[in-house]
Amino acid sequence: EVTALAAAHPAPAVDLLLCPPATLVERMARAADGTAIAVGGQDCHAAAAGAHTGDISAAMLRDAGASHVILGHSERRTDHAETDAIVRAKTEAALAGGLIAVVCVGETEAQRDAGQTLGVVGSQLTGSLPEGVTGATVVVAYEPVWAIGTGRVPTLAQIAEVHDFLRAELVARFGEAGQGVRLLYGGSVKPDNAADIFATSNVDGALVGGASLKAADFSAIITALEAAV
Ligand SMILES: O=C(CO)COP(=O)(O)O
Repeated sequence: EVTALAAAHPAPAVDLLLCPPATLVERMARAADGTAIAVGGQDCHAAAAGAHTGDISAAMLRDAGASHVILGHSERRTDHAETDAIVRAKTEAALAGGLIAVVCVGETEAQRDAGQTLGVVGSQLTGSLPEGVTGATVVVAYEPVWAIGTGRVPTLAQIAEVHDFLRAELVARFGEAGQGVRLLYGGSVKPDNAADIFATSNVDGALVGGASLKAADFSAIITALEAAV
């Protein structure tokens, strides 16, 4: 699939990143070597080194061929009780280890229903990002928890509201550097909704789950993004 994807997009107009489970990072990095596809992990430990059996450090990911790591995915926040402080510590470790961090934020359905969406993603953003963030080191992904793997997608107006808010928060805190931080939308992005999502205010790309598992679907989403930039 990696080879097929690389062959379909030999010179993409956008950045392509695949983040497989840890056991596949090295194999995927090998397959992607010499292509336009970058490879990342799905998590790393907050410590640069030490005795943490079962955990993976930023340096280990780098060593396996990764250039990026996803941090603070809602499943990590839920399954492993990762707080904003933990995500921030992991982000610091990733940056210190030479990885680009893809930091995720997003509200639950109950939080959205209670009108708390901007408050929740705002405090996640503030708490999860360290000082000195730039577009070269950090990418932010907005993933409403209720849209992940469900086939449900916020309205474009709802996506724009959150992305405009996140952009304003980034600029307020990091100044001009905050303009350069890419904002990805994630949650049930498919070939048939990708173009509309990519045309939405402050959406710079997507974090794709299910549709990334089929090269043809992922390829169509890449083509939609290329048409939007
Ligand atoms: O966050 C995501 C995967 O981890 C998004 O998943 P889906 O694209 O399948 O909704």
